[in-house]
Amino acid sequence: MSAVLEVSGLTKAFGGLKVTRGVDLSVARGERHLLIGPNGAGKTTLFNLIAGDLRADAGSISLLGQNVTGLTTHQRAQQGLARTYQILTLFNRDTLLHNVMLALLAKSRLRWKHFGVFTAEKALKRRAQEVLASVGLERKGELPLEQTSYGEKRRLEIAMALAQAPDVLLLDEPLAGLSSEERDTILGLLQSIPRSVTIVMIEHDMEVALAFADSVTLLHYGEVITAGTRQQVVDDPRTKEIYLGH
Ligand SMILES: Nc1ncnc2c1ncn2[C@@H]1O[C@H](COP(=O)(O)OP(=O)(O)OP(=O)(O)O)[C@@H](O)[C@H]1O
Repeated sequence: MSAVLEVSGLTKAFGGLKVTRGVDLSVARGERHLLIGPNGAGKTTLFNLIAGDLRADAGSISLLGQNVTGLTTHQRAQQGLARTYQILTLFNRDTLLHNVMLALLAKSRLRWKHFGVFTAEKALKRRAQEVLASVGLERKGELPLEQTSYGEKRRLEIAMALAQAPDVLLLDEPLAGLSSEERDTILGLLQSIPRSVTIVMIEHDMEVALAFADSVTLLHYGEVITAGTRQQVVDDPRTKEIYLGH
């Protein structure tokens, strides 16, 4: 399998604090790759570097064989990278449907430019309804976002990322703060994502995360301590020492 995401020698410091130290990461097409590490290990920073929200001090990132290190977040998204952002950035009093329409519009304004205003709105609405239906929220489209549960918002975040038809999807703790029932729903949703989408996930719930992952990278103080198949990393004594049992 060829790597769809390749990170090489990535380095980042905030002032004197080195939070990413020569990180290498290679993720093959269709793989479910889990990123673990204690609090402050640099997992979210690594996501920010990969997505383009932060600039690396050194190293490179390639996506589908293209070097994207110098590209903006938006350009990387157009090259096939998606990540979930906190839904809080959306409009809380507005309906779910309208929020999804706005997000679709923001992501691909050009695509809708060819349509007349009326046709564009109809097409956008149809696409937004499909997005909602893909996560079982089709009946909630007319509800204001503020009246939906936390679990429903998380589902919506994932659906909106998937609506961009990404090649690589970055998920930052998709199960955090959910009830066990909501966890099952999200996990079912994640498991239903086709293998044409490669997933890199940060998750602290090891039981669930390990059931989902094919391969794992363990970070500690910004450095890769061990990486490999799920079994290799779980069996590595450094994983127990640094992470498991914490
Ligand atoms: N913008 C910033 N400016 C300064 N320091 C930062 C910044 N962002 C992160 N850090 C620091 O970088 C280190 C790594 O943080 P990061 O959030 O990437 O870790 P993490 O592994 O995602 O942690 P957690 O599991 O707690 O989310 C921490 O020490 C954090 O305080």
